[in-house]
Amino acid sequence: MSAQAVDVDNVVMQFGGLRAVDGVSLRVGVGERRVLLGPNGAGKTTLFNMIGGQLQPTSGAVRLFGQDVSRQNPYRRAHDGLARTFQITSLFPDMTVGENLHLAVRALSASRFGMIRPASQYPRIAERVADVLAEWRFPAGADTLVSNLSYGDQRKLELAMAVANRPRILLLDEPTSGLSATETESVVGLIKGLPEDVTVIVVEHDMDVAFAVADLFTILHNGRLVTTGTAAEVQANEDIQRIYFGEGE
Ligand SMILES: Nc1ncnc2c1ncn2[C@@H]1O[C@H](COP(=O)(O)OP(=O)(O)OP(=O)(O)O)[C@@H](O)[C@H]1O
Repeated sequence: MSAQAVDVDNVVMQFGGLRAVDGVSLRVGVGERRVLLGPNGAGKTTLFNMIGGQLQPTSGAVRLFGQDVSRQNPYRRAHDGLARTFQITSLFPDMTVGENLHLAVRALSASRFGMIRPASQYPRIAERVADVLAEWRFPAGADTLVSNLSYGDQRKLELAMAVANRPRILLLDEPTSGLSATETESVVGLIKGLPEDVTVIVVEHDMDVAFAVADLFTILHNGRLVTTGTAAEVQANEDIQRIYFGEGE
């Protein structure tokens, strides 16, 4: 009974004439922390979208805890314990911190219990929201409008919303992009503080962040998986240095 948390089996994503992901296989064990690395356009977000259900692979399969979910929609996968954050902020700016959290918790509760729910079930949602607020501490307070939060606190709120339903698998797409050094440090601390049994896959460009949050690194390039290795292996591999570190900066 050693099903992987995430088992991506030879997936292909074809966009017209472009093969954005080209036969990638990836296995991530329960409780593992994995970072996906690769230059812009490597296919990292497309791969995330196939794991999360925003895209269905052209071919190949995605299994979560041994179950083939390739044709399941994102809501079904969320219900089964998968949560994710996006590169671009996905909060409701005109609502408060507490209201955003409430919606995140309620969305999944609704799919669990049906859309029409007796009012008596709402206190359970409110309790969970209160717990998350206490745990994650938003100094500006639960009643602050999201549009008045710093960018760093907005990213933190997204993370809190993703974690609020106690996911078993968490996909984080560039969680520190656009953050200051202090904010980045804080998000790294939050990721490292997640419960040990939560499987976390992170797309990250910042190598310091990558090395801080994971033990294993998978490198993608031109839609293909180049290799998976430890920090030392990644740093010592000349192909990876050329592909990844040779670009940008
Ligand atoms: N919906 C789409 N339709 C057509 N092409 C797409 C679509 N989504 C992504 N692509 C293309 O697929 C390729 C891989 O994109 P993807 O966003 O997965 O890369 P990435 O590694 O996440 O890059 P970045 O680090 O810039 O976010 C790119 O060439 C991109 O332009």
